[in-house]
Amino acid sequence: MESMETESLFTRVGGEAGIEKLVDAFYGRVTSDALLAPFFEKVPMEHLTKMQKEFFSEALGGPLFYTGRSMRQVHAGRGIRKEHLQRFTEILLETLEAERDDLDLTPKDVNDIYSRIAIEADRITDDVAESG
Ligand code: HEM
Repeated sequence: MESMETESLFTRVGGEAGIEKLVDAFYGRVTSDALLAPFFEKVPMEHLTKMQKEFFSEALGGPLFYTGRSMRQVHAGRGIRKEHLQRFTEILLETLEAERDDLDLTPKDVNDIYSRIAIEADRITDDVAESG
């Protein structure tokens, strides 16, 4: 088997089309989840998924870059707590596992992708100690 070390995760996931598939599947699950759906009720999903595609692309080393607001700005004051964040990242992992075969991802890819997104976690909730 050839080494995949030099390939970016963006490439591993199938480029822009793969990102699109992943983000659509992810937000399909998030907005159908009883705990999380209320947060997204009044959000224009077209804009959100566009921003998410950029965000995922940048996080996975792709050529598309995130042009949205900072993670803190976007999420502050929404009453997002640890339990919501936990569910959100859990659904991310579920989505990656579910799409794994389709996107031809290794378990390591799934882990790497998950880590690159979940690393933002401490900027999301309102119950993390705020400084300034
Ligand atoms: C690691 C965790 C998370 C990441 C990386 C993330 C990332 C993002 C990104 C990139 C956007 C688009 C920002 C923009 O439009 O400029 C966004 C928007 C949003 N996120 Fe998150 N998010 C995370 C967790 C959560 C959680 C846990 C919730 C709620 C339970 C949440 C609720 C929202 C909502 C409601 C918006 C739409 C804001 C608006 O357009 O009015 N996010 N998120």
